[in-house]
Amino acid sequence: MSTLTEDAARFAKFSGLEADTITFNGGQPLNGRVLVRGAKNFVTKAMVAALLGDSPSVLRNVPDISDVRIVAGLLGVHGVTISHNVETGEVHLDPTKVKSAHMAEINAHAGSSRIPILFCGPLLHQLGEAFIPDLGGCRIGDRPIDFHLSALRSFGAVVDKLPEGIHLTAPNGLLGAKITLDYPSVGATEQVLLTAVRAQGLTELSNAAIEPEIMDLINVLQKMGAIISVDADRVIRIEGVPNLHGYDHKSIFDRNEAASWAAAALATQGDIFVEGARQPEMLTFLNVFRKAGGKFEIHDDGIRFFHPGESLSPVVIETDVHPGFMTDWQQPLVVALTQATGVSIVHETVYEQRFGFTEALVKMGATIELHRECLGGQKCRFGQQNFVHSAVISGPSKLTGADIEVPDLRGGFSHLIAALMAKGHSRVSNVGIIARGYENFLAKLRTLGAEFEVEN
Ligand SMILES: CC(=O)N[C@H]1[C@@H](OP(=O)(O)OP(=O)(O)OC[C@H]2O[C@@H](n3ccc(=O)[nH]c3=O)[C@H](O)[C@@H]2O)O[C@H](CO)[C@@H](O)[C@@H]1O
Ligand SMILES: C=C(OP(=O)(O)O)C(=O)O
Repeated sequence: MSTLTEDAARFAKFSGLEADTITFNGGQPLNGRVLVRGAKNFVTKAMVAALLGDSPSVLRNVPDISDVRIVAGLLGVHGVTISHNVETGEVHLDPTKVKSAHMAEINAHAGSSRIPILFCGPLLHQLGEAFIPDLGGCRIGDRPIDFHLSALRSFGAVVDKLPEGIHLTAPNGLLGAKITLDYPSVGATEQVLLTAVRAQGLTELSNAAIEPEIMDLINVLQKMGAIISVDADRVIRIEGVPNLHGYDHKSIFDRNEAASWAAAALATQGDIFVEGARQPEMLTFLNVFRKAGGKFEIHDDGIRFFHPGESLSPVVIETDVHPGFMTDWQQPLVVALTQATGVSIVHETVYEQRFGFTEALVKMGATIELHRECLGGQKCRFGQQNFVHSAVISGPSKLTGADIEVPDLRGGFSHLIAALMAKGHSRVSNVGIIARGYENFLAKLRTLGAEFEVEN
C-alpha cells in the first residue's frame, strides 16, 4: 500500500499542481458561481460498465478528476480504447478489443482508488479471469471487501488471494444467485449488479444500497440491454442476459461536491451558486442545511447556497445509507458547525474512523470532542467496539490559521474550508488528494475570491 505522501504526490500530478502545499490567507467569504459536473461515485462505475458491452459507449458530463484517470488507465491496460474530451466532459470507451492484463501492469495503474474491485464481474464475463490489485480509497475505516468476495463466490467465481492481489476465475461460468448483504454496501451492490446482468438466470439481491449513483448505474445497464427491477424494500432483481451493447449516457451530478460547496458558503459567510446541483438527490442535505440556519434557493440550473447573515444553529446528525444523511457530507459540514451557537452532535454510522480530520480543526481553535459511544439512536455497527465515531462540536469558535495536513478526500476539502475561514495564514499540505474527487478546485476557489499561493 502506498503512503499518504506518495498518494498526494501522485494526485498532485494528476491535478496539475506542481506542489501540493498551499498557503491560504483566510477570512474572506466565498462568493460566486461554480459548476459541478458528473459524480465521482458514478462516472467511475459507468466506465467499468462499458467493459460489459460488445460495442462502444459514450459517457457525458465526466469531470477531470484523478479517480477518472485511474479507471481510464486500468481500462486501457485491459485493451479498452478511451478518449476523454476534458472540455466537453465526453468520454468514449471502445471495449471491442478487451484483453487480459498482467498483475504488474494493473498494479502500476491501480492508484489509490476503490474501483478496481468492480472489474471482477465484467472481466470474468469477457475474459474468464480477473486480477484485482490492492485497493486504495480514503482511509476512514478498515473497508473490508468480504461482501464483494462472498457475492462473487455465490455467482460461482473462484477467488484466490495472492500476495500481490486477488485472482478470480469462473470455471463453470457465472450463474444468477440469491444474495443478502449484511449491510447495504454501495460497492457490493454495484459488484452484484455488474456481475448479475450477464450471469445466467435470475439474481435477487436483498438489503441492497439504493444511493442515487446506484440508480444511475442501473439506468446505464438498462440502456445496455439489462433487465433490472428495484423494489421499495431494498430488493433488486436482475434477469441475466447473454450480451449487452454500448450506451450513451449523461452522468448524474456530484451531490457530494455540491454539498461541499454549500458547506463552504455557510462556513465562510459566503454565497455560492452551484450550477448542476439538483434538489431531489440533495433532499436530506437541504433539510439539515436549513436547520443549521443556511439559506438556499432552488433554480432550474442549480442551487444557490448562502449564509443567513445571522448566527447559525446547532444540529444533530446521524450519517446513514441513502436516503439518510450521506457520510461524505459530514466532514465539510462539521467545519461550518464550528460557527453555530450551541452544541452540535454528529454520530457517524457508516465508517468507524471518519473524524481524524477534526484534529486540525481543534488545532485551529475549534471545540470538538470525540467519543467512542453512539451519540444517537440510529442502529450502528460501531457501538461498544472502541471506535471513536461520534463528535460533539461546540460553537461558535474563532479559527486561526495553522499548518495542517490533508488526511483524506472530504477531510481535505473541510481543511480547505477551515483555512479559508480562519484568521491569518494556513499552510495546508497533501492538498493533491483532493483532486481525486474535486474537479479544478483551485480554479473554482480563485473564482470565488479565495486568496492562496501554491508552493513550488
Ligand atoms: C467510490 C465510491 O463510490 N465511494 C463511496 C462508496 O464507498 P464504498 O462502496 O467503499 O462504501 P460501502 O457502502 O461499501 O461501505 C459502507 C460500509 O460497509 C462496510 N463494508 C463494505 C463492503 C464490504 O465488503 N464489507 C464491509 O464491511 C464498509 O467497511 C463500510 O463500513 O460508498 C460510501 C458510502 O456511501 C461513500 O462514502 C463512498 O464515497
Ligand atoms: C470515501 C470516499 O471515496 P472513496 O470510496 O473513493 O475512498 C469519498 O468520496 O468521500
